[in-house]
Amino acid sequence: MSGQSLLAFLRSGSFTQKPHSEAVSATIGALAKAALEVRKLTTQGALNAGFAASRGSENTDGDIQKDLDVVADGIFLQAIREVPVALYGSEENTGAILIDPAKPLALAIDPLDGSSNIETNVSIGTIFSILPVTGDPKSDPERSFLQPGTTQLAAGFFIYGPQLALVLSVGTGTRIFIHSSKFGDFIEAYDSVAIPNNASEFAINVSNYRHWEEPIRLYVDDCFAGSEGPREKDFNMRWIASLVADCYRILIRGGVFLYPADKRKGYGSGRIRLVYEANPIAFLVEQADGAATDSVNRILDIQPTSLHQRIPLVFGSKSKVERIARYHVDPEMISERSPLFGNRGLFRV
Ligand SMILES: O=P(O)(O)OC[C@H]1O[C@](O)(COP(=O)(O)O)[C@@H](O)[C@@H]1O
Ligand SMILES: [Mg+2]
Ligand SMILES: [Mg+2]
Repeated sequence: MSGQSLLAFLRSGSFTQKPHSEAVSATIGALAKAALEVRKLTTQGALNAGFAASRGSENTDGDIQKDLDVVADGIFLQAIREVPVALYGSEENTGAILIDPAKPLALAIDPLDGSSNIETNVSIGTIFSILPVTGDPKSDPERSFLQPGTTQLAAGFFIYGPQLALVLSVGTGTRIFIHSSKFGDFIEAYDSVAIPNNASEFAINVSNYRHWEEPIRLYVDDCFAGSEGPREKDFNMRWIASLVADCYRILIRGGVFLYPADKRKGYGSGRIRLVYEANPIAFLVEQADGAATDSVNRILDIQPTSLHQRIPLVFGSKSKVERIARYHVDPEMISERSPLFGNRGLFRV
């Protein structure tokens, strides 16, 4: 822990040598100010009239919009009008919004992640990805968002939890800044997050079990079987249904998150959006020694085809993410869980 402020970090040598560093720095600063405003609204909870209410309207993905989804979107859009951002691509708007074609950056954002949890007082957040503008932002505003995640200049999320924290990477490790009311700023609490490899927690919405493909079922079956199965150890399960909260836990404690494709209508590519959810999370996780895939392929290498594209997402401790990929591609993984490994199997005696 270095204890430096966010501002000091954004001005430090490890950051200023990056491309567009001044513009990226100003953008992160503006997002941090806006997050403080959103934080104020989230702390009011049900005291905030209309706050948890559903608007009855749907966003681009068919999710019911909550009042706070839309209010948060407005706060972030307003905040970045003051900084060098040309394009704003948000979960809450159909297309990319052109702000100023002369500016160098494109901001992809999930203004409020986990919003189905608002009224239950569970941690929610804001996920963002900062990309360089490509092509002509006037004639093709979406193009800048259709770059693989490897091109991200910075990525992060704010989490409105017991602590207000910013998890941030500019490509030199993953850092966590916690907002200190004493100092009136975000202060670095972890300067180099490293996801532990030996955790025994997995996070998945098991209510979808019957809709999953075989490899995911087998992986979860093996976790359920615990010390009596091929893994020969017991596992613990967590599912917060708030990507930022599940990700924060994995960054600190290790484990794995899965939102796979499933057979429900509209879930053929899972639920998580590639451009403003999976890509920034994958960037943070890789920079913290973890891995992130679409079950098999590296998320950051995937070529997006649309702003709101969904993608299956698996991320966390590297060895676990690799293991899940093997359940998809390696027939030996299936034989490994044969009855030979069961209670009375050869390998248990
Ligand atoms: O309700 P489900 O299907 O378990 O999905 C939960 C997932 O959906 C999300 O809430 C999607 O994000 P939004 O709230 O921004 O739509 C993730 O945060 C979370 O991991
Ligand atoms: Mg989300
Ligand atoms: Mg959202």
